[in-house]
Amino acid sequence: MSIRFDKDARRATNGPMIFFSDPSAMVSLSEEIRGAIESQLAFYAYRMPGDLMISFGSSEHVVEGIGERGFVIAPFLPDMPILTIPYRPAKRNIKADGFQYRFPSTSTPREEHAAEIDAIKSALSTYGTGKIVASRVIVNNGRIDVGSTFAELSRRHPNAFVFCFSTPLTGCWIGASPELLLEASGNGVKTMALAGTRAAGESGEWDCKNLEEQQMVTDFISETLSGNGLDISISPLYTRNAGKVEHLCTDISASSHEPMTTDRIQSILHQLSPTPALCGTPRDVALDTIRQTERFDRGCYGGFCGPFRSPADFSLFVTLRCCCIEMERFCIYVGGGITLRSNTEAEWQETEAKASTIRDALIIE
Ligand SMILES: C=C(O[C@@H]1C=C(C(=O)O)C=C[C@H]1O)C(=O)O
Repeated sequence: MSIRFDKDARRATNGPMIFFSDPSAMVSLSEEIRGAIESQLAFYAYRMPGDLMISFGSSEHVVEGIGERGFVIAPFLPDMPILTIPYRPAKRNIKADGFQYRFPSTSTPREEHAAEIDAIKSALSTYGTGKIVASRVIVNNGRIDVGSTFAELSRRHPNAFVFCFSTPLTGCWIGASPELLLEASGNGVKTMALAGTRAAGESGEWDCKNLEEQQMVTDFISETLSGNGLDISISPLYTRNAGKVEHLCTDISASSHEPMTTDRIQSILHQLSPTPALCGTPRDVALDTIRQTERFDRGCYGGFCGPFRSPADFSLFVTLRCCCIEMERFCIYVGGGITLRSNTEAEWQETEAKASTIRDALIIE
């Protein structure tokens, strides 16, 4: 499959190259991505939910932290550095210290996933409540056509944040995220508590397990934002489609009397990510359990990524429904919230359905 973009594709002087999905277009995103891979440049491409425009940029440099205009990438673990692929040529380059992402060697066996669920339940039984996200990896051989896969994800998931990024530190990731982590415009921010999963279009009420699980995410996000002096407002609970599955969701908006500074945003993000939608609550118990039971590195899965222009203008999404790509193989990451009410077989099926978001869109060369 080839993608054609607007012949007026342009590189802004201090921003990404923009492609429009116009059939008369002449420039191929695939070629840009291939060029960046061949030249060993860091690069990103993203398409905002509901949009037709694709932003692409590449850079020789990757800088540490949030603040500079660019594409932000944060790994799952909150103690790992956040990176930015800057829009403008950077003067410095981050050192590889602190990054040891290792591509998983094999898929998680089913018994290992079941054993993680048991370990989580026993960790949670001490509290009588809480949730922890068990994830697994699906490793496959094959050379992915990154540009065509990006176009296919965009076509299949018009309301998702479609992303692809690559740096020497993180490797190359691609996916279609249904989950906003934090978006700012002016002194206001928006986020969502997205959790609880069932097959898309299922009729009837949501069950107790899913409702409780989603409520834990809403509570955590609301408390985190309120604790940072923001006035929050929470939408009614609704069902949100994400391909073959649907989730429970509440939209949360928050405003601040004080201006949003980079330091303040950095601190909020550090407290927010990973939320219980990807990690769990209590968060320290969840992180410990995940570290002890998962025998692979989550890398960027469960972290966040997206464009950052200023502390009052950015859109960051949870990095999920994604895979990490190497030259001849790829690894899909997928997970689900485990509570004391979880059923092991149902949790496996849920991860299979979530994996289809990315699996069905992959175009192998
Ligand atoms: C963990 C994933 O998804 C998250 C977990 C969900 C759940 O447990 O029901 C639902 C949406 C996401 O917040 C994933 O897709 O890998």
